[in-house]
Amino acid sequence: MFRLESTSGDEATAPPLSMQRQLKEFECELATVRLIGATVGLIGTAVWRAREFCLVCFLLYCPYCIFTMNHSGAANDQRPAVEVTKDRNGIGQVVLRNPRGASARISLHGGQVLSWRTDRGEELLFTSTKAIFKPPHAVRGGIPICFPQFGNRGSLEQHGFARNKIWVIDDNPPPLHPSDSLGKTYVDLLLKSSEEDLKTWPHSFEFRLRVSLAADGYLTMISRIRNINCKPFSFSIAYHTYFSISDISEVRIEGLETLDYLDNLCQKERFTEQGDALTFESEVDRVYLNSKDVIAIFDHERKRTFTIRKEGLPDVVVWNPWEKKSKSMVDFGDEEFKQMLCVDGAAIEKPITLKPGEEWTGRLELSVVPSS
Ligand SMILES: O=P(O)(O)OC[C@H]1O[C@@H](O)[C@H](O)[C@@H](O)[C@@H]1O
Repeated sequence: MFRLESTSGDEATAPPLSMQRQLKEFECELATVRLIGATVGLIGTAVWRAREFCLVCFLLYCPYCIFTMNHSGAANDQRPAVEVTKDRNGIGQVVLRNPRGASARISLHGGQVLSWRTDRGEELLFTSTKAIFKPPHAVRGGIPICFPQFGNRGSLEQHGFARNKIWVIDDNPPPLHPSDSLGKTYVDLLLKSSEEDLKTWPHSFEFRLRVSLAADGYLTMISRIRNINCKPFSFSIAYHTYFSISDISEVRIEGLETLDYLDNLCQKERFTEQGDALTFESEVDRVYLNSKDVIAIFDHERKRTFTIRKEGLPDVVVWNPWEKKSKSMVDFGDEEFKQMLCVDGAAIEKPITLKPGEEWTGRLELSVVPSS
């Protein structure tokens, strides 16, 4: 404590100089102490507030994390929506992820979709455990693209060459309708005829493929094929989709009733489908003609239904190799015919003809819903 001491009555009203100095020094010290006190106080308050803020954030964020972890495999998933990687053979792959955690993986080999998963991580496409991942073999599974020929209906290799070629990512494709991009994760691929292709199929083309994954997990494939030559050409196309199913004896297809089909097991003879829905008890290899644009595959055991919506693709291929043929395929397990069913949106019976400069567009949309 500072005490004011006086030596005389006069001096009491006018403090001596030394005292005035002391007073000034005291005031200075007091100001410094106040300043330090205020600074410490401010820092303390800031730290306290920050602690409170962190606590509030933590309390709000925790339930959010738990909620999103339960409803989406993508919680805290910082991976990009479109990721370009390489497979073990050095071939480019594109992984698409939607915000809820559904995904699709597309190989540049064949422009082939190899995987399509729900937001719960369930794989919806079949791939054989014996699949060969080395080009030029197309992988046994996923969605190989048959182009420009389907099967052996022409002079080219089985199902055409597109599934065996290395496609490129098309960074600057001609625009599609905005609804094909909005809210979707997608990649554009391109295949052009090579010198080698021109020897067997002398037609210059550009095949643009967009594969997209919507917010609801729908997988869409849009093909645009353009004739960039000076003479017309014709082609066939099929999205050879290997659906993953619980058991072939537990599934049925609806939407093909009463349609005519060409039976590949009877020299492509034409028959008419009689049953209400298509079920399976032996090998099936058919091309259904002029089908509706929506067909469904019901999987009773797995309690889910695939829906196939298509545009520009009048035909539907249905294929299951069953027991005997399975054993003859090197890249397919003997019993795997039970877990797969190929149902392809296709244009086969009437090949598509493009004049010079013309472009054809075909679209396939796949979705899956739980069913009873
Ligand atoms: O063994 P690949 O060439 O992939 O073809 C598989 C099957 O594909 C189907 O679409 C054909 O109709 C079948 O005849 C063929 O066996």
